Amino acid sequence: MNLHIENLSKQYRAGVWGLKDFNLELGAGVLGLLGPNGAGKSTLMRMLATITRPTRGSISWNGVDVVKSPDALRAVLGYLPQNFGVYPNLSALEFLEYMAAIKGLDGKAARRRIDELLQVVNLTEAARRPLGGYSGGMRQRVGIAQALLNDPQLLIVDEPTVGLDPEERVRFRNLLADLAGERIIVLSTHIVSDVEAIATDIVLINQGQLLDRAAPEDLLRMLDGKVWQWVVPSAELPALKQNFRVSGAIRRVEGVQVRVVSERAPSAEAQAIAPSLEDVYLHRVGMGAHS
Ligand SMILES: Nc1ncnc2c1ncn2[C@@H]1O[C@H](COP(=O)(O)OP(=O)(O)OP(=O)(O)O)[C@@H](O)[C@H]1O
Repeated sequence: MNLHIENLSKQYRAGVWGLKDFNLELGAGVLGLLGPNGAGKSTLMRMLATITRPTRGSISWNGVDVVKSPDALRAVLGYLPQNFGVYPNLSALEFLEYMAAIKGLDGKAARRRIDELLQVVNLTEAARRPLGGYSGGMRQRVGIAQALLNDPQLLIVDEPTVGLDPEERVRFRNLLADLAGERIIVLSTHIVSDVEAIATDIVLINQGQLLDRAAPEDLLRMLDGKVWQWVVPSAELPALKQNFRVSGAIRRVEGVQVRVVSERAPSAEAQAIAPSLEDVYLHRVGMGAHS
């Protein structure tokens, strides 16, 4: 199982690139695609899902050129797009039957698979209720169930936890973790804790380009000895933000407890602490200093 992406680029109009010269090689596992709004995550995923055509570059699936011959990949692809819409008057069961028909699954086999999937996503009891009355998390679980109908080898899920409350987010994350195994899962998000929990590999992406690709523990190692914490008077915070990359600030009775990413100790009182993936993200994507 191999997905090979080479110099992949998408230009929307003169000067506007959704993705530029992107290279990536993937085997089985969960890839967390992490980047801010507008980074190019959806553009990449839509090209992988064979919905958007690249401007240049190539994608190959087990050696087959996906742009020229998309069918080989489509047959083994599951895709949960961003803003996945549902039909409010259909029940989960009816919706999944409809999707199965579109995907060419036959009657009895389809029904067996749907029953199985409703259990996997824990919706068996709600299966006959109209989707309009479902919570956001339940809808996303229906979305993942439709993406799994054909037992895909490549499962693409675009920002699946947006708008979910913390409990639903954790539940959805656990579900994705359970689905890992002999398949490639590509999960995009701008929520660091989502990928921290389940990704075996992380790609940091910004402005259409790949910044880093590494296992979570290797990303953390990049900042070993470079994350500092201490308490400053509130009045000093704006100046500190001017001079350092502040990755966290928590109000305390005695002042503000700040977290700073810096090569050297930023203050005599600063203590080196263990880096978090959030520090790495803010450091690499460059949003920490003035946010
Ligand atoms: N259809 C389009 N036409 C023109 N520009 C587009 C189009 N789709 C995306 N873009 C631009 O391409 C860049 C990448 O967008 P993309 O949606 O891929 O990012 P993203 O990382 O998925 O962001 P988000 O988290 O907001 O969905 C952005 O600058 C965006 O404005």
